[in-house]
Amino acid sequence: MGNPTIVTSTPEAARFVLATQHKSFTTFDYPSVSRLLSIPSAAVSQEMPPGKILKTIHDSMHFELVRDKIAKIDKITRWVLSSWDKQPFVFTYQEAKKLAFHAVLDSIAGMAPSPETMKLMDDFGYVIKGMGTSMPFNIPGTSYHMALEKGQQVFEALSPVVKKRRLEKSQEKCTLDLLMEIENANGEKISDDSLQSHLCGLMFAGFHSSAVLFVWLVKFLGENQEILQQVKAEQDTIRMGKISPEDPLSWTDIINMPLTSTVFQETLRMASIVPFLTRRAKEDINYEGIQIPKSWLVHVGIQNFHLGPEYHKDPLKFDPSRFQAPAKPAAFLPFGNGASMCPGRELIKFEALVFVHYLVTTYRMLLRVSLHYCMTWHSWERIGSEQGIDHWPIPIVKGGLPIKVAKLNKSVT
Ligand code: HEM
Repeated sequence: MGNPTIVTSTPEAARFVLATQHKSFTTFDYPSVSRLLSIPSAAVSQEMPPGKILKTIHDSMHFELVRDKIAKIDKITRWVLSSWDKQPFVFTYQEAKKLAFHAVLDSIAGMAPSPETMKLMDDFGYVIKGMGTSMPFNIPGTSYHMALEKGQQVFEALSPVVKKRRLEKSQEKCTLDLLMEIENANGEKISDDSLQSHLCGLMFAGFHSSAVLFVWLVKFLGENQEILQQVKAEQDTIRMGKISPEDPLSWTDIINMPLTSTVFQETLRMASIVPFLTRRAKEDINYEGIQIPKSWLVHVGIQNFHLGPEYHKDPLKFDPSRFQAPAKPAAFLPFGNGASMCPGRELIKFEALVFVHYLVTTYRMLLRVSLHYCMTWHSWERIGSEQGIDHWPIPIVKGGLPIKVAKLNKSVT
């Protein structure tokens, strides 16, 4: 990291560092990443207190506001899944990106899928790719250079979006609407440039991590047939309770998915999508006899305790039932802890549950057993020989998990 760093790997230390953040630690942003996201320069960011902006972002994703977005999430999920059976192979990661990007775009900017949003997604994909480079040098021909160019294009493409939204008076408030309303001590509103860069930051926060989660969900369900069948039974019951196949999922349906919710949690634990967080010490700190000098970094290893046998029995086994009883305190922190805890956690939970619902109620898939193929109701065929995990910027199944699916007779998408 180019800085003296202390590495922690226990939930207790993670809680200490993350929860006492504002007193003793600050968040640490990688300058190469901030540059890609057009994070405001000091001059721009001083126009509005950062605390006010963050509070507004957290408020905009409050549980009750997000709950009202279930119908929209439902519509986007059906749109994405509806084309799967027309594809010879479904590249799960590509499809997951489509779903994640449009769900977050709707939530933060009220934008519905269109050719413009697809272009935005493709361009933003280069930005994410540029973050994965170990050599962030702006040299033509490198992925970092391409990412900087694409990041700038995304930033500019958001300009008409912001201007249009300022003129519209939408009933359904998105994050952008709420950010537009805030004022600084002089009664001034936030500038367009600043709004555009906050949208870039939010896209980064909500897009890639969610897409990766969907891929892991498909993988873990596909590899655990018994659990998949139980999940399908839970989701079939909900679908059968609908009067028309076109009826979207509702809040009541979401709370009737206890098993699928544990699958969501177990996937977050096993995949540890944000494997570590980094903080900088604001002062000299003593933690249980360990001296952390001022300005040193602290690397909070979340994956270490998510997969630690002292915290989770048989940690490499995909076992959603472990979440039927509360996990050990602080041994499960997929969304961080303290003031910077992920405000998108409810949104992504709803997205994941809706996704699993349509996945298992729409598609019959093929399971590969050794060298033979056999048809089952609930499984899908994994194709391609790539195995393993790519680890940067966050852990993702190598090869993007190509699969093959077939539509169920009574499917709804
Ligand atoms: C699987 C999906 C996701 C995971 C694992 C995840 C995880 C996290 C974690 C660990 C943090 C804390 C970072 C820190 O303490 O430094 C965080 C922050 C954040 N997340 Fe998420 N997140 C996910 C999805 C989302 C979504 C869908 C959104 C919606 C836009 C979102 C928005 C944010 C924002 C704005 C922050 C910064 C909060 C702050 O600094 O106060 N996240 N996320």
